[in-house]
Amino acid sequence: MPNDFTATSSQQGQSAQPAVSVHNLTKSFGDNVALDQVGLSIDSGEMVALVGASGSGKSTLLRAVNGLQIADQGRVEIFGTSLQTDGKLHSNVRRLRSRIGFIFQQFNLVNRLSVLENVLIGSLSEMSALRAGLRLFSQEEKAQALAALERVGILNQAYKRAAFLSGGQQQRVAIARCLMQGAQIILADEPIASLDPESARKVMQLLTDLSREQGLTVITCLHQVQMVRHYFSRSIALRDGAVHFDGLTHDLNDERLNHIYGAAAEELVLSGHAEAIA
Ligand SMILES: Nc1ncnc2c1ncn2[C@@H]1O[C@H](COP(=O)(O)OP(=O)(O)OP(=O)(O)O)[C@@H](O)[C@H]1O
Repeated sequence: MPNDFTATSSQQGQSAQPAVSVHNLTKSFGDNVALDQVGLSIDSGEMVALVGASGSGKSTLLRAVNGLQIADQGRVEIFGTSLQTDGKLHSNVRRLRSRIGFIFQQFNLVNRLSVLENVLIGSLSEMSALRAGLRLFSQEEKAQALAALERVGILNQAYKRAAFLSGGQQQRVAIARCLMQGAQIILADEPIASLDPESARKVMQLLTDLSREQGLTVITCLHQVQMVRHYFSRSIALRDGAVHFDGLTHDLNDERLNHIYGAAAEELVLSGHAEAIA
C-alpha cells in the first residue's frame, strides 16, 4: 500500500502529466448554465484556490473532477487518464477516484464510529464487501490509520466516537481518511466554513504542509479571501460558470474581486478568519 505519510510525490509514483486537466467542460441544470466551457490544468503538488460568488459553479466543478457530477460536454483527465468525456464516465472511474480524496464543509464522518474506524473507511475501496460489512481490518491497516491520525495531530483521539470531536478535529479526521485512502489529489469544498478562526488556520496549514511534504495536489473552494491570499499562490475564479481569472493570487486585486463577486466583494475581503492569520 502506498501510505507512507512522509513520501514525496516521486516516491508516490505520480506522473509528469497534470494531476487534473479539464477541457471545455459544460454542465447545465435545465436552463441554468452551471459550467460554461471550463478549461484548466493543475500540476501535481499544486495548491489551488477555487473562488467565486455563490452559485458560480465551484462545487459543480469539484464534483465533476471526481465524477460525482457528470458534465454535458467536455473532458476531465486525472494524471492524463480520462475520467469523463462528453457526458460519460469512463470504465476506470473507480480506479481514478481512489486517487482523489474529497473533504466537505460538514466533514461527512460516521458519527457512531470511532475516529480510527472513520479513518479505516478510507481503505474500503480495496476491501471486499464482506470485510467492509464486518469491519474486519488488518493490523497493518490499523497501523496505517493510526499513522495517518498521528500525521494530522490527533492520534490521542483515535478511540473516541467521531461525534465527540470538535469541528476542527473532525475535519482533520477527514484529511486522515484521505491519507489512508492513498489519495494524491484532495478536493476540498468549503473545508473551513464551519470552523472557528484558529481551527480554520490549523486545517489550512495542515493541507499546505501535506501538499509540500507529499506532493499532494489540493484544490479548495473558499469564500474567505484573506485565507486565499495567505495560503494559495494560485487562484482560479469562476463567474457564471466560466473561468474568469486563473493566475497568481497576488494579482487577484480588489478590482478583480469586485468584478468576480459584485456587491459581496468588500465583505469577503474584510471578513473570513482574517484575525487568525493577521
Ligand atoms: N443538482 C442541481 N440541480 C439543479 N441546479 C443545480 C444543482 N447543482 C447546482 N445547481 C445550480 O448550478 C449553479 C452552480 O452551483 P454550485 O453549487 O456549483 O455553485 P457554487 O459556486 O459552489 O456555490 P456556493 O458557493 O453557494 O456553494 C447554481 O445556480 C446552482 O443552483
